[in-house]
Amino acid sequence: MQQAGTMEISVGQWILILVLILVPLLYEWSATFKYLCKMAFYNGWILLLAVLAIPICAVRGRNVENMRILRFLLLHIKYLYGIKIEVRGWENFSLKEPYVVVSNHQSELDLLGMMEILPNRCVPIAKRELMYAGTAGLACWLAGVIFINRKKTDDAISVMSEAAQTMLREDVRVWVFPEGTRNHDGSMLPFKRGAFHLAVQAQVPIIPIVMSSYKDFYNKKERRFTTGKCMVRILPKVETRGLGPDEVPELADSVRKMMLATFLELSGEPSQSRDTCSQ
Ligand SMILES: CCCCCCCCCCCCCCC(=O)SCCNC(=O)CCNC(=O)[C@H](O)C(C)(C)COP(=O)(O)OP(=O)(O)OC[C@H]1O[C@@H](n2cnc3c(N)ncnc32)[C@H](O)[C@@H]1OP(=O)(O)O
Ligand SMILES: CCCCCCCC/C=C\CCCCCCCC(=O)OC[C@@H](O)COP(=O)(O)O
Repeated sequence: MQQAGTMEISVGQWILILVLILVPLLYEWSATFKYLCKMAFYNGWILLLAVLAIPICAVRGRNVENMRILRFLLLHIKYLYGIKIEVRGWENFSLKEPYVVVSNHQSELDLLGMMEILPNRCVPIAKRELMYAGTAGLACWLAGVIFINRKKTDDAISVMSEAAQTMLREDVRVWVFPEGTRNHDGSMLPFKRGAFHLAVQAQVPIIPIVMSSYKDFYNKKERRFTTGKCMVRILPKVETRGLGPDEVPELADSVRKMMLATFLELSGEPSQSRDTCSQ
């Protein structure tokens, strides 16, 4: 029986106390644990923000204008992680017409740079799996994100051809990661050609975007994630008017060359090194 004036602590409470002591200690001592916590919070926070976004976006239904709401809700995340984003080349976004944005893809952190500069009425092309990422998937769907099935090339191509018509009909811009997957190795993968076919089919310009390497503050393999700075460059538009499907490979190669040179320059790498592409 509990005596007056004494207080018994249950097993559950002991566990809670231990967790409250151990977690901050581990967080300080182990870079890996810190990395895992930061990434878990990143995803969890986005899933939670999406809960907020869904009812607001649902008022309009599936609509590209909802992308502004997602952008607004996500813009503060860089402050939570102490990531400074420096953007140059805003003037290159001053086009009234639709265009295709192509950018390098290093990690899910690209979302921060993307939201920093996302133009109005601009939707990303995303892998279909993202649609099933719980609340984030639904928020993306409501914001008009274009989902493609990477396992079915024909399906992906027909979705992108449809996107070419939508861009012109509904004055929409499309953001594509032409590497087609995240690339953690501090370079740029060979480009897939979908984005360039899209621009040529719609006869709209391409605006290349380059985000500098995250190597100083983020490395997935080393499980390192600290504060840091990312530079984002919006490059001048590349015209596609008059080009046909036969010119797509050359177009893709020349845009990649330009982006890789900018990436290496921004990331402080020697310009002739680190091209993993054998084109
Ligand atoms: C609070 C809010 C919470 C929410 C927060 C979240 C919001 C933001 C979401 C951000 C999402 C970001 C997600 C990023 C991704 O998911 S990246 C992965 C998906 N994207 C891509 O894959 C795009 C790049 N891929 C391509 O362009 C590919 O070419 C693709 C069209 C997908 C086809 O790929 P694949 O099957 O691998 O085939 P190939 O690339 O080898 O192509 C085969 C041949 O077809 C030709 N081709 C390609 N596209 C077309 C086309 N549109 N028309 C005609 N022909 C086409 C291609 O050139 C190949 O032929 P050749 O070899 O050139 O002869
Ligand atoms: C109930 C289900 C809960 C599922 C939880 C899923 C957790 C997802 C949580 C939040 C989503 C965060 C959105 C981040 C957007 C960044 C998208 C991204 O970077 O996708 C990767 C894709 O470009 C390429 O994929 P791969 O590198 O080929 O792979």
